[in-house]
Amino acid sequence: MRRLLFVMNPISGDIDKAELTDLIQEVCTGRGHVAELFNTTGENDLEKLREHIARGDYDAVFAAGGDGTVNLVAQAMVATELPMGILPLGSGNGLSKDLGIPQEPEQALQLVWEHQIKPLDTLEVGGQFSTHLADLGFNALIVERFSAGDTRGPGAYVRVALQEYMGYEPAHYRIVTDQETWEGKAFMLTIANARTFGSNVVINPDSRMDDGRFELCVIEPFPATAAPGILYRLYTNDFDDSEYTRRLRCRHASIEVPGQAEALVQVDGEPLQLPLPIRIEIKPRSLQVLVPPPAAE
Ligand SMILES: Nc1ncnc2c1ncn2[C@@H]1O[C@H](COP(=O)(O)OP(=O)(O)OP(=O)(O)O)[C@@H](O)[C@H]1O
Repeated sequence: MRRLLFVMNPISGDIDKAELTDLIQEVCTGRGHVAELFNTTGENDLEKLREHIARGDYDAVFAAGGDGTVNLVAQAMVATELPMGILPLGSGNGLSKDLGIPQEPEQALQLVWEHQIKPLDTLEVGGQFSTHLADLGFNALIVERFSAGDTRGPGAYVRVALQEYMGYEPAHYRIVTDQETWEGKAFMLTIANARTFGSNVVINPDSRMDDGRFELCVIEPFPATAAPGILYRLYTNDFDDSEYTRRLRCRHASIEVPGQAEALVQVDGEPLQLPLPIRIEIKPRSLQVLVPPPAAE
């Protein structure tokens, strides 16, 4: 891996980007690599990045940013055979946590010379690219509230979640997969390629990101008295141990909300309005990622 591209989001995280850029250059040059930088602008980044990668003759491309930057870089890489590395700089960094990548950017930089390449499945959710987790319902609403305001951090999430929970009306969903049909009300419905949210909530325990399948994780409406128990299970890897949860494992699926033409969906941390029904397809092993070697995991 000689030529490396680092795709950096200048506005993500609290870290000093000039210092990090210097560190990347110093570390890469010292080890005989050539490091180039691509700064995102927030405008047409996918198109520009695809063209840049096609011209560049790179051996690997690193996403240096939050979940949105990881999604962008992954999307630009799926059609290539190039591996993607991650330097986590966002607030959640969901995919990098799921892959066991160190959360300190300086440590994650070791992936340049110490790594294994792992193939990952990716998803298409209503035509949107997703590597990690997407959902409809309560969490999508909170993510939208967050992106509309300037609140940040776990404390703010809990505050907003409590406010919204009071008047929240769960929608009725109809899910048809290649395996089964499920219909009913759901508090939230997560479309999961991965296991864990950036908040460390384990929504999809014991799942693999390279098995050609994904999971639909349903939390049904529950009385307020059941909330602490559900929350506890979400942090202790016990999603299935509740009478209000169920998971559907499948290769493709379609989600309808009877009587509704569109729905709010969060896809890898970005809130979007998507037309219904939402079709979900998996692209098995379509993305190569750099993860720590087995001994370092
Ligand atoms: N130069 C830029 N100026 C303004 N917005 C940008 C720029 N570059 C990227 N963006 C926007 O930043 C968002 C992605 O941010 P990213 O997820 O990387 O960081 P974050 O939001 O701080 O992290 P997290 O998602 O973990 O909270 C996208 O909406 C993208 O359009």
